[in-house]
Amino acid sequence: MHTVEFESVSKSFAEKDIIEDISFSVRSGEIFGLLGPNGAGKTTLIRLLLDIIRPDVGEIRVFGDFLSSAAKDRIGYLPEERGLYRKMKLLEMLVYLAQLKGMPKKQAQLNAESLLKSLELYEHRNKKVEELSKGMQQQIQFLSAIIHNPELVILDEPFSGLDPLSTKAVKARILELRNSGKTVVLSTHMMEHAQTLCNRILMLNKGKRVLYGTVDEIRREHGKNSLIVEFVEKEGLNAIREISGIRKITEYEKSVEIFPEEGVNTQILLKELIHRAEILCFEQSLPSLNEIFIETVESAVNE
Ligand SMILES: Nc1ncnc2c1ncn2[C@@H]1O[C@H](COP(=O)(O)OP(=O)(O)OP(=O)(O)O)[C@@H](O)[C@H]1O
Repeated sequence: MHTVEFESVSKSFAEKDIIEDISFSVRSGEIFGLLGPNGAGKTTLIRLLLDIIRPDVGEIRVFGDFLSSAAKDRIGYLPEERGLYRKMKLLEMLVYLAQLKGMPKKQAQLNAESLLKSLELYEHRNKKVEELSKGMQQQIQFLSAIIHNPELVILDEPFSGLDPLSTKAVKARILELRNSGKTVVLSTHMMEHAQTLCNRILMLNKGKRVLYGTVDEIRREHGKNSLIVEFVEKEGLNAIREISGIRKITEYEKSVEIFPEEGVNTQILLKELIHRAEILCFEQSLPSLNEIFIETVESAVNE
């Protein structure tokens, strides 16, 4: 089941193409990352998804249909430009926001209390928003997006302005959302968060789709496809020479990096090695999402 589907969507502003022929889908119950450098079009894509702006070309379906106003209540949105009711008290404001989205007051009250406790903000519940630190306001903004228990949660840069502890707490809540069956769309510059949180990602550059798929697939595809092996005994090295399909070997002090020939699977090489020598540890060398991001965006600049 797909919660969001974009089919060949394009959008331009003042005759400048901002989103170009973008297709992707977000599966129900996954955390989906929208990644890309500044100005790539991530926020524009989110605004299209939420029907704040309309595409010039293409089709967008949310919950399997065009987004109706009733369906909008099933969505929680943390916008990039933040805004809270600064004079309202925390608990009061969260209850009010949940009621606006159709949640009964009693349930809204229970939800708000439990969410405030989960981010250790409960003791501040009767403070006005403006009396809180910037980081706390950020967290409250996050809670405002999920207070009405939405099925689809859209978070535009949820970690900006958060210290490492608050980041960890918000990350844990995002994982809980997924574990309870919600769908999350997350736009972020922070690749290490995308790598640990997201099931699948779409990477945009200048409005175009440059990467799309599961984080694991993308990392494997961009890997050098090498295997780092440490043998129990140095003689283990001799085992490598008995195996075919190896293009290059680089010896380090304690380990060797083995580069297979084109089309040879590192897993097969590993099986062959295990038959011939005792292996202390091995590691398939994979690039981080951050390295892939930089490489992909830089190679597009040089094109
Ligand atoms: N309403 C608008 N009118 C004209 N241009 C716009 C409008 N909205 C966005 N743009 C342009 O579209 C491009 C993409 O902007 P967008 O905010 O979607 O990028 P982003 O990937 O979210 O960037 P960032 O990471 O910096 O927030 C930018 O060049 C921006 O100037």
